[in-house]
Amino acid sequence: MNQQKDNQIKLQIGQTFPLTIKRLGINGEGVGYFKRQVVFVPGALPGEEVVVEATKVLPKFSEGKIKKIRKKSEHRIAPPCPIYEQCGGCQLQHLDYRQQLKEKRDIVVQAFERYSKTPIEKLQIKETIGMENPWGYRNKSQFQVGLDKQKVIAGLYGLNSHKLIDIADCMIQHPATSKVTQIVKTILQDLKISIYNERTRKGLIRTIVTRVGIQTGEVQLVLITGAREIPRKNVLIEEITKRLPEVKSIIQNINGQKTSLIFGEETHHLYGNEVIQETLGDLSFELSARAFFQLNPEQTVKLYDEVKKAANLTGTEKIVDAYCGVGTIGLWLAKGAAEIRGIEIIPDAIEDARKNAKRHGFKNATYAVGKAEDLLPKWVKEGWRPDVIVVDPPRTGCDEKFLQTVLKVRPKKMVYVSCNPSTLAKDIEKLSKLYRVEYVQPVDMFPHTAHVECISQLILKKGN
Ligand SMILES: C[S@@+](CC[C@H](N)C(=O)[O-])C[C@H]1O[C@@H](n2cnc3c(N)ncnc32)[C@H](O)[C@@H]1O
Repeated sequence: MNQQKDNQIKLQIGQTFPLTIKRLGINGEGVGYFKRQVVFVPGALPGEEVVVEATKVLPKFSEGKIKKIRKKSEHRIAPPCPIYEQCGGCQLQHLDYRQQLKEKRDIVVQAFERYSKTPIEKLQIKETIGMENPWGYRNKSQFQVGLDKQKVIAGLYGLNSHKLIDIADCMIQHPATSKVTQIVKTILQDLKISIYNERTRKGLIRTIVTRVGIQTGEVQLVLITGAREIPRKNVLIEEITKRLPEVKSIIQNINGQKTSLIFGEETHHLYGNEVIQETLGDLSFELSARAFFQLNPEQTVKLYDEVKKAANLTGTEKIVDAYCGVGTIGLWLAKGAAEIRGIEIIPDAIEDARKNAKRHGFKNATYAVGKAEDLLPKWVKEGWRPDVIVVDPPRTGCDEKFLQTVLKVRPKKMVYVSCNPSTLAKDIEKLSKLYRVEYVQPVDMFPHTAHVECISQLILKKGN
């Protein structure tokens, strides 16, 4: 009987129905409920009344596309980017920026409501820290290269499709990255250098990766190729450096695999320096091609200042900087701490971190290559105990073994930096038997996208 009732209310693909949008989902889509079934509608905004056509119907949720907006949100604006609708890069350009910041806070609130048993009013989720000018902020672009009627194009794959969209001037990219990509594209065309074809797995140039040190103006260009040999390599390098004097480093990375991963295992240095320089606040950093570095330097300074505030150091603390990348967070804290130990799985990043610490004369900062979940327990076993643990894990959050070690070691304080509110809320829930959440501070590292970064200060509960 119930089964029959369920079947009756089930949506059908192609069915149109009215929907009131209640909130934004984690991917920036509008979320509404049709007969108690959750429906995700890209492009719809909270408060809007829309007519939706069902495009996907699954047991736990459905997806739909907007057929008509019956009541528009007062925060809906015309997206400034001309290719916003085709390109999958941004999700929120149709929402005014002030409201984006409010909705991002709401995404964090929803994650904690879903995964944490602590009442939301006890968590103190602060207002999102935004940007004064939320455009041109990205210091790195990774554009796939393809051919469109014999013309070299470079950009991103379209929304829910495998059609490469040629992007001439991305509005969230720093102009230096766009300029380099455009000119490299022209040079590849002029020199008739072959372009990798995903289907046949033939051809050479696969991806153009460009990273700019926004403060220093130095650019690193990485050409991802499907094979090792670059015909007319010297002419190519000469053309690039003649037309783009800001390119201080050219690297080749080889990726001949059938994969969606951009980088392959083999990297060769082709021209100039192996690294570029960038500064954040009064610290300077050397960045190698494979090393993770935050993509929005202006907001990174605000993020790291918030980490410093949350760590609230006295100068005597031993600190773990887990998932440390090139060591930026630890170095931000090093002046005010007794000892910093960084952990990171990418060896090149650790090499950069060591050089960065040395250049700044921080003798109290050391770095180890390995998994945070292996090294922290090892150090604890050896008798070393941190006072503060800072974590900044990938989207998947911290490993269970790592969290269990934290609960065993019981540092007085933890600062959790997260790019995924869901895994942040889940991990904090696991830590909450010993830790109290003082506050959660969202920071907008990626305006116009659905991403939101958070810093959370966790304090060891009394009596533990
Ligand atoms: C979000 S980034 C943070 C980097 C750095 N804290 C920063 O602000 O630039 C996450 C880093 O964790 C590293 N990583 C991923 N899994 C890891 C693990 N199990 N143990 C240690 N590092 C890991 C990645 O290579 C990446 O550099």
